[in-house]
Amino acid sequence: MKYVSTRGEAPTLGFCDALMAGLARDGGLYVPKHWPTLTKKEIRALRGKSYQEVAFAVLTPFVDGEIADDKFRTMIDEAYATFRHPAVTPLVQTGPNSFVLELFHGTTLAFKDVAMQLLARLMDYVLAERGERATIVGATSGDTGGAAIDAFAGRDRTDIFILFPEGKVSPVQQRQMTTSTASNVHALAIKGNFDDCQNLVKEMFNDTPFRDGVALSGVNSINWGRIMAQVVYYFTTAVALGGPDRKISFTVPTGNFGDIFAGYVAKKMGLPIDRLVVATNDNDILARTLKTGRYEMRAVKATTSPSMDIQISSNFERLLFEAYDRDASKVRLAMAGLKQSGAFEIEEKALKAIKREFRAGRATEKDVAGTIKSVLAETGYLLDPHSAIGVHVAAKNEKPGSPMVTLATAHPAKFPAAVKSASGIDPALPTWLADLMVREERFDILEPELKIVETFVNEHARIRN
Ligand SMILES: Cc1ncc(COP(=O)(O)O)c(C=O)c1O
Ligand SMILES: N[C@@H](CCOP(=O)(O)O)C(=O)O
Repeated sequence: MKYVSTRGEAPTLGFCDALMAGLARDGGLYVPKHWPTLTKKEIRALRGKSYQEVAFAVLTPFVDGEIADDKFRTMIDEAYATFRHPAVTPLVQTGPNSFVLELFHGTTLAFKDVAMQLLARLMDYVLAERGERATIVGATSGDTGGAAIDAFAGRDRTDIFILFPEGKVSPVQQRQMTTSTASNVHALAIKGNFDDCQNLVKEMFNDTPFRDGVALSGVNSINWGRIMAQVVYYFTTAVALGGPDRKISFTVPTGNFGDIFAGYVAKKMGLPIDRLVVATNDNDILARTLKTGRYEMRAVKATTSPSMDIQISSNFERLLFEAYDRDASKVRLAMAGLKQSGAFEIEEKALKAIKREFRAGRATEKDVAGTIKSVLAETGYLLDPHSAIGVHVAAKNEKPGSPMVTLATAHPAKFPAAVKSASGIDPALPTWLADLMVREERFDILEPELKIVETFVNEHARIRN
């Protein structure tokens, strides 16, 4: 399996190189050259298998023999042994045809752990094989950062630098990033918003001397390895609900478009998915784009679902590439428009292709609080604000007789203030995080300027080529 850039001007790479590259050298995102497929018979054979077994079956075509099967199996087993639920991502029924897929049983209580625990092991393995080290940078609106720090802490082949927007993440999220005692971890509070952090990360990748000088790698969902690992739970869920002999719909709380793009990949691989529904908060750029065909940035609004306070939705580029039948020149044009004027138009044919695959809806702050309250009253189930967005939008997109699964992307205890205000319940952190709020914090505050961040990374990274 080879990987190509969405902008068509970077070298085509194999799995391990695409994994270590993070962002392609032309600023694009890597995607597989073709989608591997599983037959209905092969999908049916996944029924009753463990999460780990399904992961191996679904992910092997992407790795394509670049890592020996036994080594890859061990990585999968170790990654998912960190989860506190035997099913890894359990499914909870909340209505006759409504389900919540709990993706928050990992160490940092968000869906990011699912991919990050595997990604860290894959990267470590590749670096060890090659006798190399890497400098990892990541931007976070709250959850990616904690998950990445947890997964990479103490690994001596990597130094990790996580950029988070100062004052714009929840106190629990902040402490998951700032209380690590590992010397290879650097939490950086950036005076800006998530989009500023993400732009800085992309600019570091586009600065070739810097990129090569510190052997830069990335762990955001711009890295194909992140998307790939998230494809697995669409398969485990669908087969648990009667797939592939029945179509399942999914609603996904969406920000950077990584999680829902993984659903699209599952569909491309042959999983019968009915509706794929994008659920946004007040930062509804994706819902507006699907309606109007114009991707147009607006000022970011702070909401009770801070992890989704995003305007530049990185993985939408992967979808554009698909919708334009993989014509990279059209993607380059759109991305140049975005850079220049903060907007681009999607051609009619491509928009139609996108609308055939996706629906979208938005939840206001009032909807979020109302959903947390009503779901608790009706079912006894406590949602976090991000998952509540999904449940609110899912309800408007359900089809009678057809299962609708909402991805529950975070544990309510990560956002106690919003959850308490909506439900009256103060959700407790699990025992392993019980002392989180009294642990000592360690982080640096930086201006959102490329040179300042690069200087910091250069001074602290233990690699210099
Ligand atoms: C809790 C939570 N829900 C949803 C999202 C959105 O996921 P994606 O960026 O993959 O669209 C994020 C962050 O991205 C998140 O942290
Ligand atoms: N919501 C994310 C934003 C970054 O998304 P990623 O999936 O591209 O890493 C976060 O919590 O940091």
